[in-house]
Amino acid sequence: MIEVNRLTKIFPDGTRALSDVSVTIPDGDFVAIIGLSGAGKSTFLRCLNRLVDPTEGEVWVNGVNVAALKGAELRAYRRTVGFIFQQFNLVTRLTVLDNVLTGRLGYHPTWRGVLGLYREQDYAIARTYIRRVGLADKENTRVDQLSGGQQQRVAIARAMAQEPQLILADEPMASLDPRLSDVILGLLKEYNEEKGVTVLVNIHVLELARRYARRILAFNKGRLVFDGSVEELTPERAKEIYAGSLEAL
Ligand SMILES: Nc1ncnc2c1ncn2[C@@H]1O[C@H](COP(=O)(O)OP(=O)(O)OP(=O)(O)O)[C@@H](O)[C@H]1O
Repeated sequence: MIEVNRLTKIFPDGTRALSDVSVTIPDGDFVAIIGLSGAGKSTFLRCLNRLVDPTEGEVWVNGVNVAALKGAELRAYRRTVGFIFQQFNLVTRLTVLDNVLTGRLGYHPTWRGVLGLYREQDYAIARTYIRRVGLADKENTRVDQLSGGQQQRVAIARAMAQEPQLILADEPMASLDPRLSDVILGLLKEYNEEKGVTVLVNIHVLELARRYARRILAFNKGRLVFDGSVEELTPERAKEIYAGSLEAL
């Protein structure tokens, strides 16, 4: 379970990205986070795995006080959270298999990872997820030879190979052809349903959020302005969330 209590983030330049956000997310949920550009969606996700340090408030994930973690404990926690970035964040000169294997690093002492000494079991797990995202024939291809959509699928396989307790995806379709959105969200949804792993995904296209999520959180100027089921997000509520921008609707 994720419990966020009165989370506030003020960046050093004074920008208030999150204001007093409190929310509880039960295990196994598939949550879409929506809102205009600059609303705080990315900052919220990043506070959950401490890519951003909260200014105030608490973030609890399965009983761990994430905001208080330091050093080795923080690194250990991060390994249990799969994070999927808009820009993939892969090592592009390495192969698909090598990238997905890095998802297994958290299960070994650092020296084994540095030397690339993975176990048979790691290879089996990595290959399972490479197959799952439909890239079995590209296993030994360097990532820089792949299309954007394929690269994002590698990033998803890497996150799954972590066998995480939580997957956070920050606009994973934003730099891809819109037609690929269904592929990316479909993979995350399928994984969520099969493994029961909680998935939080930032989606700026409302229609996609409605189609895939069970629950929707909406941010506006750093505040959580909606928290409810897809059915509860009526057109009137959506208009309030996107006030001033019809483009998103
Ligand atoms: N490192 C930073 N330093 C200062 N301000 C920041 C930093 N990162 C984000 N911000 C600001 O915090 C606010 C929230 O940004 P955030 O990226 O969380 O929004 P978002 O809803 O994810 O928007 P987008 O979809 O455009 O990424 C914005 O005003 C943004 O400019």
